[in-house]
Amino acid sequence: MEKLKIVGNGPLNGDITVSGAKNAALPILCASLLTADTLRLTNVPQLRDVLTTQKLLQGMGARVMTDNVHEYELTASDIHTLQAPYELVKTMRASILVLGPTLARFGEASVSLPGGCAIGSRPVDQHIKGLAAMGADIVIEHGYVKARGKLKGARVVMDMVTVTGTENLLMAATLAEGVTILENAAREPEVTDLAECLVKMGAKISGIGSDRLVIEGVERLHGADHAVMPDRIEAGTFLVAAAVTQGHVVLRRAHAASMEAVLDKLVEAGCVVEAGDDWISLDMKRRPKAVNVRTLPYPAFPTDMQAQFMTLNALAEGTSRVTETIFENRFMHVPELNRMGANIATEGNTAIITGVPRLSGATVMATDLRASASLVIAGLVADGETIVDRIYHLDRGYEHIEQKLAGVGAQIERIS
Ligand SMILES: CC(=O)N[C@H]1[C@@H](OP(=O)(O)OP(=O)(O)OC[C@H]2O[C@@H](n3ccc(=O)[nH]c3=O)[C@H](O)[C@@H]2O)O[C@H](CO)[C@@H](O)[C@@H]1O
Ligand SMILES: C=C(OP(=O)(O)O)C(=O)O
Repeated sequence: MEKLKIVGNGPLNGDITVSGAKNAALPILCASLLTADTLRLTNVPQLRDVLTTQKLLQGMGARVMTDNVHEYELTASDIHTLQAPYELVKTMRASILVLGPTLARFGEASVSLPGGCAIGSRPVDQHIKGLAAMGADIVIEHGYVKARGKLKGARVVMDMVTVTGTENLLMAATLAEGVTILENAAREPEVTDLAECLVKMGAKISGIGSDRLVIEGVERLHGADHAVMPDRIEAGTFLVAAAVTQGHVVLRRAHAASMEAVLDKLVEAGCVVEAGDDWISLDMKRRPKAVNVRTLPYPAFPTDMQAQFMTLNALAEGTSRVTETIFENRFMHVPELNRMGANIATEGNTAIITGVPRLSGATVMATDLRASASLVIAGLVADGETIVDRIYHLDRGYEHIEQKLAGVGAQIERIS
């Protein structure tokens, strides 16, 4: 099983190019199911989850061409199966995103229930509630969500903000008969990126970027060309790495407007942050100041940056509180950071962090995608060598992370 070997090597300095956003690419790849025409995508990140989605779509009969690893052409003209199997779905929760488009276009869909994952149970009741409100007959049997019926527009009030729940219903509504209103919709930039791609495909959507999406169903959608937005979480991860190593990095193809809450927290920690239309620079010449963090839906601080800021606070001057309000089990990086000398205590969904001046390298285990990132960041500043095990978690959401970090001075390599 592959590991990362990291040796603390001082400040990061240089430019990093940010890849396309995993959480935009995945729903947009699934949107190809909504038409028999070709959807042409650029800036698709080279990730395990993208490969898994590609296999899922190909297993359904879609033709997927990727001459260049970042460019995809998807044509769902010969779909022969309306089922998403467990062996793929269990490795990637976003597989649930084939449910809405498949049901909307073909009147039938069967998707394995993803099951829980490291960070929580992650139910899909809101996806089901919304599709049922749109007229689908839905049964859950043998671990599958089986849906059938011609969808009709409906008003759906989501019980909580759900990103993929909003995306599933948004895609389904584009081909439903009549008007659908999604209240309490997720406002994450990745939802907006999906909506903008759907509009290019002929969908009629208003309220994009707000928590109230209004979709007027159309007969059919057509092909389009779309560039996936930059990954704000990958960008934030690299900025935290630069901050804790007291370095200076410039992120290229980064979109500051989609990550204001994160940038504000980095400034509060003592970083000098500047940004243009497609770049962000961070300069840090001191030990970070401790910052309190509370994860909430966009535009507030994103849960996908919580683990990375736990590492920043572990090394900061002062004591801080990190409260995780989105997922019930997203502190699995804490015991691993404490094994490296951090001083973090958890009480329910809140962690109390007392910053320490140094961490010591250790062999640590990745448990989920962003926990892995927090351990890599810790290894960049720890004394001695850190081995991060089970990095298949990391490869789900970071494209060539060791190459990008080595390119700005990190001593990091992939070993078996
Ligand atoms: C592929 C993708 O885009 N993944 C992101 C997406 O995950 P995902 O869409 O799975 O997360 P949700 O936004 O749906 O989850 C938010 C909260 O709502 C709960 N919930 C959700 C749906 C539902 O039907 N019932 C329910 O109770 C979840 O358990 C969780 O507590 O948003 C999360 C929150 O921003 C991010 O951390 C993930 O990176
Ligand atoms: C939780 C995440 O992704 P997923 O929903 O694909 O597990 C993430 O990107 O941090």
